[in-house]
Amino acid sequence: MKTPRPNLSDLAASAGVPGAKAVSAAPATPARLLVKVCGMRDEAALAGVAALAPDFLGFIFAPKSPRFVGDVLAPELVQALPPTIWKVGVFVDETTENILATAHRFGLAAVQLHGHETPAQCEDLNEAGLLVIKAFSVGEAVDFNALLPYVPHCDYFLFDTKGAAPGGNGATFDWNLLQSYHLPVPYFLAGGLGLEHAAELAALRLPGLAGVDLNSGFETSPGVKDAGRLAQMLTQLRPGAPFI
Ligand SMILES: O=C(O)c1ccccc1N[C@@H]1O[C@H](COP(=O)(O)O)[C@@H](O)[C@H]1O
Repeated sequence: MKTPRPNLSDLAASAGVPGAKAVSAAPATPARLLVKVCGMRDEAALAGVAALAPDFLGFIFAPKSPRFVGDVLAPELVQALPPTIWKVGVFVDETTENILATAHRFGLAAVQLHGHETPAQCEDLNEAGLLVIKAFSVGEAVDFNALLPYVPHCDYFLFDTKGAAPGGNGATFDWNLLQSYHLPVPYFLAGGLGLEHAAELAALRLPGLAGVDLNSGFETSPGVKDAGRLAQMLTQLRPGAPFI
């Protein structure tokens, strides 16, 4: 899943280095957006959501989250999910040692880092064989050049709405801010996405946009996903997909 990266002079140019020709290295939006369903915690819903064949399923290992997996889900249940689904552990300012131990225990192939993790930590986790998704909070403005040190060490970025909690705030941000994205790392759009956004998301074309992250907008209570509503969303995002 590693993305081919442009050379450093291209990156310098996109970062606005004087004398360098400005280019956008951002990949185009694919015809079919990747879908990540996050915050799985409820054993009863797990099989139903997995049957919808999301590309990624996220499990939150941040103790302060109402979606914290803790001891609620048996690691074996996560390990037994179809290998076609990327299993993602979501962490907030956790040590590399603890992340690796949790990834091993639950059979996670990917991590989503939702705190103040450094490029060096992303590198260590990537070198350990994990797919790395680094999340960034978006407020009223965004400086994509500040993300340059992360570029070589992340497979995806994820842009989420800035809020009181590190994630799962259930609020959208102004997606137009992503029009000026110029980096080579593809990203997930996150933050308050719900069924009401389905048509807009299906038609959305933004530089670098690779997928969407569905979380609190598809719950009956925190961590309890509504497989019916998710099925409706996926039907609109993936017209003609085999599961419907
Ligand atoms: O959902 C949580 O509780 C959470 C806690 C800590 C870090 C990340 C978390 N969720 C991620 O937040 C975004 C947006 O979620 P929402 O749609 O606004 O509910 C998403 O990427 C989740 O993976």
